[in-house]
Amino acid sequence: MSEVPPISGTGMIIDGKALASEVEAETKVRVDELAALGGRPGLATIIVGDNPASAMYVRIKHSACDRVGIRSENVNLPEGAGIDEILETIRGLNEREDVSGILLQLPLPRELDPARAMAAIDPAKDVDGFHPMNMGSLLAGAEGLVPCTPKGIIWALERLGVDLEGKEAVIVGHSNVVGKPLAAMMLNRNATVSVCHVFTKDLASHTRKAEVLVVAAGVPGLIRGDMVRPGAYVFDVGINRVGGRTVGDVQFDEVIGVAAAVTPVPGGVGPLTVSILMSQTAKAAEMKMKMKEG
Ligand SMILES: Nc1nc2c(c(=O)[nH]1)N[C@@H](CN(C=O)c1ccc(C(=O)N[C@@H](CCC(=O)O)C(=O)O)cc1)CN2
Repeated sequence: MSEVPPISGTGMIIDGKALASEVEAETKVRVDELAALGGRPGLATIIVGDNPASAMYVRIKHSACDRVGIRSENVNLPEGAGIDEILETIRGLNEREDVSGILLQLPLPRELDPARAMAAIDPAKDVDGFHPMNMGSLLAGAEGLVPCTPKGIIWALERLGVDLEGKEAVIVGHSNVVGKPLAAMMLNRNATVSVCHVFTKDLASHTRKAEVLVVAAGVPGLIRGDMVRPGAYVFDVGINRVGGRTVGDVQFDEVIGVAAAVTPVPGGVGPLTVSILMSQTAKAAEMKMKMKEG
């Protein structure tokens, strides 16, 4: 298992792969325990259409399942699949004893309503934490199954010894996948949270205040060095293809000289997200086993 060095001074690269290995190692122990009790976790993923990025992310998730001992399968629905076909697939997976987690890969083709599909997943199998019941619990301060990227960022902050209480946290991007649930998780830990988005005026005036800055805007290189507070912890959630390369939303070369620590792209938040998905799939299986035990 790789060790993550403690923070000292500025310019630390947060090694998402090393952190993910730690989460996976912890998860594997739990999965082995569940398997020994006859309840090996199973993850079912659903992809609709033929988005190559989605296919790649789902492949990455299945490889992680193999590493930690989670049984996994994928259902690939055709590009033209309607909402009824998706709902029927989800209902079938909801019923299955050997499926502890269900994940509908996003984005869906434009004409389909992701909220309707997410709401059909059994909340106890909702390993992405997007079901309205799980989102509601998160807002109310009870973190059961929660969205994986925000959870990965919180986990990394804890692992790095950063206490969010009283900290200025700024999130750029207000999506349901990252910005909104992360804001709730940070509020649950008593940070002062600002959420910026495409309509925010003078973005830099907000980002310069941030002791913890999370950028999930989908705009390559949006955050420049002069937009970052010295000593900040910066998490780059962006994954953008530019000229055949994968780059984030943060100008890494500039920000690394200002911040205490920055996640790279690739090799930062992405691997963490996947490792948390493994942990949540184990959690769903543990919850089910507890229910059975009464
Ligand atoms: N149902 C969901 N859909 C989507 C989610 C999600 O959490 N649940 N998040 C994103 C995509 N995503 C997970 O699905 C994801 C993105 C990136 C990575 C990753 O490991 N990326 C690598 C780089 C790979 C590359 O070169 O592009 C890295 O950052 O090192 C994993 C998962 C949208 N959809």
